[in-house]
Order: sequence, then structure tokens, then C-alpha cells
Amino acid sequence: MAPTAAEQHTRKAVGLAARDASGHLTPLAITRRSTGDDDVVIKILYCGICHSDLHSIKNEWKNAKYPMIPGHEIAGEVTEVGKNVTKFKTGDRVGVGCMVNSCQSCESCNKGFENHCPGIIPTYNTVDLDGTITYGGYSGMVVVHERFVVRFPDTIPLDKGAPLLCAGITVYSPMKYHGLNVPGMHLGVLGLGGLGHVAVKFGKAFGMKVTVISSSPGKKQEALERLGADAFVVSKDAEEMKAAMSTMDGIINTVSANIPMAPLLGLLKPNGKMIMVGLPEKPMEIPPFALVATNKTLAGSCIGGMRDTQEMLDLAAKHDVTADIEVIDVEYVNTAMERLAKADVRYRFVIDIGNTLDKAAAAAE
Ligand SMILES: NC(=O)c1ccc[n+]([C@@H]2O[C@H](COP(=O)([O-])OP(=O)(O)OC[C@H]3O[C@@H](n4cnc5c(N)ncnc54)[C@H](O)[C@@H]3O)[C@@H](O)[C@H]2O)c1
Ligand SMILES: [Zn+2]
Ligand SMILES: [Zn+2]
Repeated sequence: MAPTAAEQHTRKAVGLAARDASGHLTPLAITRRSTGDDDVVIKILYCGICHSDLHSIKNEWKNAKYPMIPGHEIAGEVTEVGKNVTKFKTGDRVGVGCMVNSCQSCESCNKGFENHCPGIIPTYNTVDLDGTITYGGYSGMVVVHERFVVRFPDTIPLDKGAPLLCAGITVYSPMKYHGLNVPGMHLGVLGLGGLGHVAVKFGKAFGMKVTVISSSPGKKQEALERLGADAFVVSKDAEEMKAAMSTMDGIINTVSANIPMAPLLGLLKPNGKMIMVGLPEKPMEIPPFALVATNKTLAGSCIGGMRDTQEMLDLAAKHDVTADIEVIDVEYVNTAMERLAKADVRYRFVIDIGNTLDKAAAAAE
């Protein structure tokens, strides 16, 4: 008789869980499934903090299941593989992003777009195919079907590489599929946070002209000097916005809050495209003329498929694209969340799980 889900989940692990919409994270003992034939067991060393983790633990998308262990920018090392696994072996440096399973047989899955599968299993806050709750990467280990594991190229450090698993693929995918990766094109990056700063780096890697559009004038110098952007427009500055009107071929909109859209759509050339990747809590108001008058496109984009995620990592290695990070201890995670809510991070917090989780868990006992 096949083992029940509970019988399969015998591997002890510890994670940082939110228990309610306060989002406060504290250690929680959990179990993960024992190694299935297609599974890769990963010792998690680093996990990035995505703004989606913050939206989720605070139940801003109204779908939280507590206790919730967030984290979908997972980097670590393989410690064991199931007997059917061919892509990975013990000791490999690997990553896991926003999903850990899908139906693996629908049209989307067959085309490599597991991110569009109606049966997608996100890395946390959902129920896996075996009926158990998924827990994310703010945790010591995870067991994942090999299809949803990617390999880090040797030159990408795991700490600076972890954010590529969500922030990287989320901006890379729309650039690829909306043709916003052409040398000489003018790309606007709206919002200079975790996603935005990686978009700037990919834009430059593709040979584009990149303009950051931000509400924070204080980020101008580092956007130009450190991240290599060509120009910086302060979205609250009417003169600067006017000067930049109708100049951009595309905009990747990474802003996590509701902001007026019409002036931003005005930055696009005729036929220009704005791709939404930010997920504010409330519906957006779009004045029809802002789109219709000069044939603009407003589109959305959700992470990316597994093949594209590996392609993105390989390209990142080739062009030396990694995240600018602040590595934190587990004890600091709640403070980091408060700072992320205030956009006070340059540009991604990454939790040093490997060196600090066990100590924090022991202290909490
Ligand atoms: N589409 C996807 O697949 C996908 C994947 C990952 C994240 N996301 C979403 O993308 C958004 C950004 O994620 P992130 O991790 O880069 O977050 P982040 O907090 O690092 O960056 C968000 C940026 O938005 C800016 N911002 C916030 N409020 C603003 C306001 N009122 N006016 C102007 N700018 C403002 C911040 O200054 C910051 O630069 C979040 O909503 C997240 O949930 C979507
Ligand atoms: Zn994310
Ligand atoms: Zn599918």
C-alpha cells in the first residue's frame, strides 16, 4: 500500500513561520517528505526576501494559510537525490524559485511554461499534490522534484545569485517575450527595488538604454554609478517627467504599491508597452485614453518557466549579472521585513540560513 502523505513526511526541518497577519516570523519545527524517486534534497544556504514574501505573510493578497514559511529565492547544495534523478548529484549548487510542482502534462507545462500551469504549486502557502502544505525557503532544507530545480553556474555566488530565482526570472521573462531585450532600445525600469535593480542590469547586459523611473531622488547617484543606468527620472518631478514623455519603447513596472498610471504610460512612445510585474494590493485605475490614444499596450507577466529560469541564470553568469544584496542573520529577519516595507534596502535582503538558522532555532527553544 502506498504511504500516506503523513507517513511520507518524516524528515524533520525547521523554518521561520508567520502565524497570523502581523507577519511576525518565529522558528517552527516542520516535516518535509522523504526522498521520492524524482526528488532532489537541498540543504538551504541562502534565501532572498522578495516583496511577495512580505505581501504574503501580511495577508495582503487575502490568501494566507498560517503558519506560513515564506521564501522562494532559494540557493543551496544537493545532499541527496532520488533514484530517477539525472540532472543533479550530491554536492551540486542549485536553486529553487517560486514553484515546486505543476501538473507536468498540460499544454503550458509541455511548452516549458510551468508558471502558467493551472495546477502550479507555488513554493509556499499552498497544498502540494500529495495533500500537504508547502513551506518555503526560510528553512534549513527542502525536497523538490528535479524539474523545479536549477543549477547555479560556477561563477555565480549563492548569496548574490539567490535573488535571481524570483527577481531575476520575473524581469528577464517579459524582456524576452515582449521584445524588450534589443540593443539600442530604450527601456524604462519603474521602481528601483529588488526586481527593478536586476532589470537595470539585464537591460544594460542586452545593450539597451536604461532609464530608472523612481519616486526616490536619493537613488539617482547609485542608479547611474553603481547599477549602470543611463538616466534617472524622478516620478514626482513634473519637469523631468515632461522631458521624458514619449521616449521609451517599454517599461517594466515593478512598483509594489498603487500609484497613478496615466503619467507613467505617457513616458512610452507610440506602440510602447508597459509590463506589470508589481502586484499592489488594490485594483489599478487606467484612464482609457492613456492606452488608446497612441496604441499602447499594458501587459502582465508572472515569473517564468523552468527552462527560461536556467537560461536566465546562464545568461546572468555570462554578463556578470547578480543582485546587490544585504546578507542578514536569521535573528534580523523581522527587522528586515520592516525595512523592506519602507523600501529601505539596497537592493535585496538575503538570509544567511546556512550559518544562522540552527542557532536561532536553538535559542528559541
Ligand atoms: N510578477 C511576478 O511574477 C512577481 C514576482 C516577484 C515579485 N512580484 C511583485 O513585484 C513587486 C516588487 O517586488 P520587489 O521584491 O522588487 O519589491 P521591493 O520592495 O524590493 O521594490 C518595490 C519598489 O517599489 C517602490 N515603491 C513602493 N511603493 C511605491 C510608491 N508608492 N511609489 C513609488 N514607488 C514605490 C519601492 O521604492 C521599491 O523600489 C511586489 O509587488 C512583488 O509582490 C511580482
Ligand atoms: Zn518573489
Ligand atoms: Zn501543467
